Amino acid sequence: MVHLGPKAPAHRKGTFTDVPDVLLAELKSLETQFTVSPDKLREIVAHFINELEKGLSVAGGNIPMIPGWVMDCPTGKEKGDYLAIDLGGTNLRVVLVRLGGNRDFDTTQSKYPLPGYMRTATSEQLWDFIADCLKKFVEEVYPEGCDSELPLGFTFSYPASQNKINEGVLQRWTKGWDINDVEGHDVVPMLQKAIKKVGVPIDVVALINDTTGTLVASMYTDPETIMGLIFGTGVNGAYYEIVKDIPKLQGKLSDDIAPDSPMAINCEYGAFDNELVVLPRTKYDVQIDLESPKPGQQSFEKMNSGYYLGEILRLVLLELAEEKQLIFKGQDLTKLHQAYIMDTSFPARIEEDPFENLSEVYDVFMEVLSIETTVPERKVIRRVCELIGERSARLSVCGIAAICKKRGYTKGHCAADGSVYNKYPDFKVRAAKALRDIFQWKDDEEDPITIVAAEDGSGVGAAVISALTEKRLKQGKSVGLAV
Ligand SMILES: Nc1ncnc2c1ncn2[C@@H]1O[C@H](COP(=O)(O)OP(=O)(O)O)[C@@H](O)[C@H]1O
Ligand SMILES: O=P(O)(O)OC[C@H]1O[C@@H](O)[C@H](O)[C@@H](O)[C@@H]1O
Repeated sequence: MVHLGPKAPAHRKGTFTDVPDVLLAELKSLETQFTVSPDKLREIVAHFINELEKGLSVAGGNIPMIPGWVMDCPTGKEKGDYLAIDLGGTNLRVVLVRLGGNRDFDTTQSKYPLPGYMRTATSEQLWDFIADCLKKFVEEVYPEGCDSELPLGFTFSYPASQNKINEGVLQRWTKGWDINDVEGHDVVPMLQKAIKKVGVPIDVVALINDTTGTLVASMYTDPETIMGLIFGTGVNGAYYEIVKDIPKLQGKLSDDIAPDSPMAINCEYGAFDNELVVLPRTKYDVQIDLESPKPGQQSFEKMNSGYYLGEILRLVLLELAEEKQLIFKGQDLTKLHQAYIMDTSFPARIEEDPFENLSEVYDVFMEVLSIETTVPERKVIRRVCELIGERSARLSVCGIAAICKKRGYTKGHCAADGSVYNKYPDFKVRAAKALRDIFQWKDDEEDPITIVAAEDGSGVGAAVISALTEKRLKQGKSVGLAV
């Protein structure tokens, strides 16, 4: 007798018969505000393509389109031990990567959650924190000490201009960060100085963006990779452009970089449409932007990345509860007033609740917000999460479609990483449907362009790029602008 165990609850019916009409009317309005039609997606993508081009032009545009000085595609034969650190929006990771040279690798890693104060700490606190984590990691992995200097790839997930591979001048903080004395400065010497202070033998050989790392790491194991994407605290993408199609680099390169060479581009497309030409912003998006440390920046990112989805939900619920007095009557809304009290795991947990009475949602609201919800309120909350989550997934793929159309890709794997891609319920299904809406593929046709799980871009990608850089340096090839 095979014991199948308890069956997983069937998908919810999700009826709204017990929801008051006045609340249903509010939901209807929210559906209109948050729904992005196929036509609207295609309009956004058309503008996105123009903006990608503008970012590569001498004049520039909203999207930075930063050349990443990775001018070779990985062969899969790269070998050796490399250290990598990944400074993301939520965590710092330290990784030791052993590249096997046959499209294979091993990693040893530790993850250090960034202290809450870090977003607005001093520059010295930031670099000392990273150096301390590196010291701890090296002592763990090399208990007898390491005699030779370790090459390190620094994955810095912020828009940093690079005139060479081991340089990164921070253009601006994103994702709510606001540390003084870093913007406009090269972060590599800052990190190197803090490392020297703690006395670990490490040489920062390359600074990369996590999307560039994702692109290269995924291509190391999967040659069908056409771009690297992050749907995490922030959103961004990287792809290989052809040098001759980058006007802003013309006349600035050494002869050893041929015009048909590939050049990895860190798009930084979270900044798409800061001029607000096509983005369907709601009043909640406007409020988040105005209350952020960098109003007017990262307009695209603020509508669909992990750092913001929970906050959008909070603003919608606060309006229904306070301004419209339609939910949470008689409840203490103190915690609901606290900005960013809900990270994106909050709507994710709500969308994952399989029960008709949404008992998990009841628990979440009691635990985090000390609000006791009714069943009808929970159904409304769930629907609002679906609207926000669906819009995020649909907007998120506009960058993918724009890069494909710009580069003429008709098929390939878009390698994606980040907690929103990996953990947000139905993100993958919703994103794939949005790509179908944009490209209008036939129903009986297999999706020619698919979003797949990436390799560890911030770890393995940094290692492969360090290996590619070391190889170029040994060949006497340039790894930056002509000096
Ligand atoms: N279950 C979840 N579903 C979707 N997003 C989540 C979930 N848990 C955490 N997040 C969001 O993911 C972001 C962290 O993304 P992640 O890729 O893990 O780190 P980083 O952005 O530092 O690389 C946070 O903004 C957080 O709100
Ligand atoms: O991995 P994270 O922290 O979600 O970062 C994703 C993107 O977030 C954006 O805000 C940064 O400007 C990008 O450089 C980064 O790639």
